[in-house]
Amino acid sequence: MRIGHGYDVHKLVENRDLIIGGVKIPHTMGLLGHSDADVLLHAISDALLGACALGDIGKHFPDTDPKYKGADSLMLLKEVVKLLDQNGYYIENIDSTIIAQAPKMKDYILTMRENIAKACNIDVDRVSVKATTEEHLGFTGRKEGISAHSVCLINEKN
Ligand SMILES: Nc1ccn([C@@H]2O[C@H](COP(=O)(O)O)[C@@H](O)[C@H]2O)c(=O)n1
Ligand SMILES: C[C@@]1(CO)OP(=O)(O)OP(=O)(O)OC[C@H]1O
Repeated sequence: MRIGHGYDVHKLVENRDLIIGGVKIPHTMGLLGHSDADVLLHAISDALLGACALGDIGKHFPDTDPKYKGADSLMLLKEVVKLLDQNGYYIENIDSTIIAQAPKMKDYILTMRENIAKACNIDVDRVSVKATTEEHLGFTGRKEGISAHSVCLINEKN
């Protein structure tokens, strides 16, 4: 059994969609990035890659590659899951936390978990997504950006 950790941050800007956990969330601002900037899926992808010491998403999907401009991060996560499978691992569970002063995530959490579970080929009860504000402190508290943490456990097949 191996453990992995991932962390990501994206800046909140105007005229961008806010996509978190594969869900388009109605909001006045969205996250800036080369891809769709899905901060939660990036943290989860990094946790999974970290668990098998395969580097990070920047290594596998460089932000200098036009191929990934506007990329759907659910597709990137599916690629990461394929890599895990090719390296002889399966996912036991994923836990994660979104840090956002606004908007409220609670109405979207179940759909995020379902999207992640589907991309990872695991049951939804093996995927946890939580959210917290940062009590108006720091860059997340000032609504300048949104961050996410994720941990996962993976296991060897056989
Ligand atoms: N963006 C967020 C932040 C929080 N929540 C939910 O509200 C609860 C209370 O948040 P605090 O930061 O005040 O502890 C939290 O436990 C979440 O259930 C949310 O949905 N979206
Ligand atoms: C996901 C990638 C893929 O283009 O782009 P961004 O959306 O900028 O995301 P980031 O978390 O900064 O890093 C990984 C990138 O390579």
